[in-house]
Amino acid sequence: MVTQSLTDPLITLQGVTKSYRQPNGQEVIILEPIHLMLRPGEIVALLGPSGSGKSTLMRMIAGLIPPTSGQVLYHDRPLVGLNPGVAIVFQSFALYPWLTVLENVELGLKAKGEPAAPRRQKALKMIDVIGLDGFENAYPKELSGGMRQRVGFARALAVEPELLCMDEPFSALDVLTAENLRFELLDLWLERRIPTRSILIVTHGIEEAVILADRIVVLGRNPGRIRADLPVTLPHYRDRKSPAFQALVDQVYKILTHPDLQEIEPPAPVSTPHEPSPEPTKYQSLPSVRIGSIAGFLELLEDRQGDLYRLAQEFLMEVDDMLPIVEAAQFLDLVAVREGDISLSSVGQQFISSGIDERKHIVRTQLLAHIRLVQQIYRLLQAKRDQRLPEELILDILEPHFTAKEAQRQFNTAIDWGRYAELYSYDEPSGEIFLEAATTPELVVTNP
Ligand SMILES: Nc1ncnc2c1ncn2[C@@H]1O[C@H](COP(=O)(O)OP(=O)(O)OP(=O)(O)O)[C@@H](O)[C@H]1O
Repeated sequence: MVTQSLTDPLITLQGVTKSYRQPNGQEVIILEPIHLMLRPGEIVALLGPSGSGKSTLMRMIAGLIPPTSGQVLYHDRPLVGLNPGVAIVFQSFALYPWLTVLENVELGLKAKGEPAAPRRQKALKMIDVIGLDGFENAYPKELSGGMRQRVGFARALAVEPELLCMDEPFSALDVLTAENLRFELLDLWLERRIPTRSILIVTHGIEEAVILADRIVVLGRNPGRIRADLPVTLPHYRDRKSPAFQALVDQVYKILTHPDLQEIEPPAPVSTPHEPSPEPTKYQSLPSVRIGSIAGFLELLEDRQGDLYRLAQEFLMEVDDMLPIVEAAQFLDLVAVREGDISLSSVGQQFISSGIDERKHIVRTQLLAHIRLVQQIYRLLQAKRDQRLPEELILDILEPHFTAKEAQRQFNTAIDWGRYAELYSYDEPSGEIFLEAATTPELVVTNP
């Protein structure tokens, strides 16, 4: 029998990459080479903006999808197929509506070939541990969201996974239910009442990560990569109001709101040859945010400035809702973010004190100065005799750099922003972009 020391890694990612081939044959890189170790005894939070590859990374660890290159090791052995040591809790609960709670919890054990009697016994024990006692014969539709997710937890834990993977497990629940369940899970983990040696949680919530995790791994996007690997040494249970807690939340905020910031404490590479990094993409990844919401956000900032984290709390906004707006405003140089503090730039000040025409003019100038895709569309339109472009041309230009879905999103954003600024228009039925006759601003290109 192989004896495992406590510090031997459960999972090792050695230069793991993921790319997908587009229908047009082009390859889009989702994750750059990732080096990461998960050890027994730790809760690791994977945090990052939408599309940074958090779920993809988790699915590769679980063996649900293979890496494009590099290796996933489980107890130092290359993983082939499904990872036998992993169970997953999904955001959407993923329960079978026609099965009872007990039958749903038994499912994972059944898939592992566990005979009926011990299967039932293990499922009932986990139902008890997870607080579902008395609901064994209920059907999912008879349960609240929180109770349904308990079934998700019980089903994953019943197979006694070495690594419990959770993909945004609390985000479909209301705030109070999520908080209760989070702390109950933490209780179970700290009291060692659940048979799992390590937990990996994918989340958008900075506070959730700081409350639960022993390590926070921050991913960046386009392509996905590890930007920071931060240890959390605060003792449990953590006080959200303590200066140390707030300082860590601020630090993570700072990393997330500065996509260009250099990697912080990059993880130690694992000793295997790995592929050279792919060329950096030349397009910014534009957040799907309308100019109207940037304008509304800037107006909110007029009388306030300061800590992003506290502003989000004041506006009752989720991180994932606020960060794209901040990012878009940063791209347009309308705000400045330093050390987690946000303030209006001089252009932002001018924007909020202007009327609609002047605002359009400001956005036009900022787009042409800073946004590569808008510059390109505008330049191509000017170069055409009929000043019209088919959308396919822009999508084809984008698709080597983004997935087809993301390319479409980037296109939609660039159209939306350009339309607001009256730089160009878009005719949906024909799929044509065309120059607004009246506008011929100077194209001032600075490096984005
Ligand atoms: N099967 C697939 N084919 C093509 N592209 C894919 C596929 N699966 C994921 N992607 C793309 O990979 C990128 C990363 O997706 P992933 O779901 O891992 O990100 P994420 O960080 O978990 O995002 P979110 O926070 O929004 O869930 C996205 O751009 C997504 O569109």
